[in-house]
Amino acid sequence: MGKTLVQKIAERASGVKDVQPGMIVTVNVDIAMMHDSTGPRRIGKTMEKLGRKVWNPDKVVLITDHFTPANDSVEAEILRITREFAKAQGIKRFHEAEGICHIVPVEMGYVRPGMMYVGADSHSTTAGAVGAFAIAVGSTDMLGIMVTGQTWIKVPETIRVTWKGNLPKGAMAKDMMLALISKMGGDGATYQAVEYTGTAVERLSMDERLVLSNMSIELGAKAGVIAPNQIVFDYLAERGVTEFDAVYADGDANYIREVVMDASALRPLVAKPHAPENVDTAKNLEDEGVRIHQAYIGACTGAKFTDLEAAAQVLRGRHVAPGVRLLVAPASVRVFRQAVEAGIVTTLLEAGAQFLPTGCGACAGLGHGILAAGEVCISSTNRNFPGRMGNRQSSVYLGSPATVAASAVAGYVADPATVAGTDAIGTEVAAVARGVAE
Ligand SMILES: CC(C)[C@H](C(=O)O)[C@@H](O)C(=O)O
Ligand code: SF4
Repeated sequence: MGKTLVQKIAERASGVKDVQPGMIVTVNVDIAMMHDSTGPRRIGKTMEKLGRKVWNPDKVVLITDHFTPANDSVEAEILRITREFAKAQGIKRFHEAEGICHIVPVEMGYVRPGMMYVGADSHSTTAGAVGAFAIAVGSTDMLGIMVTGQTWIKVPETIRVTWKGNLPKGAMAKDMMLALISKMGGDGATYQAVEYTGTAVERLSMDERLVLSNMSIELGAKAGVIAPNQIVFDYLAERGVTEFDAVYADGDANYIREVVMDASALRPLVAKPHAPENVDTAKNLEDEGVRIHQAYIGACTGAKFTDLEAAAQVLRGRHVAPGVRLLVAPASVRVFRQAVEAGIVTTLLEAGAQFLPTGCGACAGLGHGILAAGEVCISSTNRNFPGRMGNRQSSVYLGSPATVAASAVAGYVADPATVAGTDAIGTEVAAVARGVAE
């Protein structure tokens, strides 16, 4: 019987022959990522007590994103601890306020196909988009990894999700994931790996692939992987990365479940409060007239270059509705710079957007952009649990950046086609989303 992508990486990383789902193996970690919230402030003291150093500082990536820039003295202290840890441990891949922890390792070319990647953050599955076996661990496990360079995993079964057809105009990877989460449920892939395949996936840009892997955790998945193709290789080559060992599932690999989705039937979707699986079409909600106070374009899943570009397609020549705040927190400084160079920042500013510092921001109720009681926000982020954006009495709807932008203009949850016309946004957004020129 053939093997799945994650089975093969687990085999390589553990050195165990014939790794099967359900087996517990010890793997050597290729990259361990921590951030300001889960990293040094939680494990630094214990490492000091044990008198232990990081096993290999070159394999550690440390990011500040959750608490930067600091809002109060507690956060400032956490940032100081993080900075000092990086220095004391000789961690060169320390990125302070340069972007969100799931974006920076990809855009820096640290994470490569075939790698065993471990991150101390639930959305660490994001790195699966380059063909790595990327999993999330808690701080205690990360402490063990920091000291030994190893961790244990129970090798997951794999669900294959095939997206046939092509994304229609205006639909994005976020809509693909909302459709899938709605179909499978928030626990639909608990402790299983999801392998995404099919024509719609193969054509996705790197930015859009990241959304599939990122939001796999909203299915409860252990990992969300995509076999790397030329789009990924080109992305890596642009970063000078040409050496890696890409891994592919065998043709006769054993999948625990097959899910087939039709991309061409996809319409812009929105997750209603208070769960990503609570999905309806943007059009249905538009007909209901759900008024919004805030529109938020941010987070690891929804503020990459492609996301800002999609928002700009909708917002060009339009303005945010009176009484609505449109907040934009780019996913990284690099994204921000690219958006400046492409004129996207000007477009968004002219439409009435307010820019926030790069980082996690209001996504998890930490930075600027927290909601008041009774307020409604539509957001390009990945979670809308009660209180997620800082107030348990607020409501958060999730949509693609195109849907968020359209809603900001309308003043209520809206389908991008209604606001900008299918053709106006369609071709360009769809081409961007597909990652290839038409
Ligand atoms: C704060 C951090 C531990 C958390 C996570 O692990 O996911 C956050 O990034 C989130 O998105 O909820
Ligand atoms: S942007 Fe949001 S989802 Fe992503 S790592 Fe930060 S808090 Fe978590």
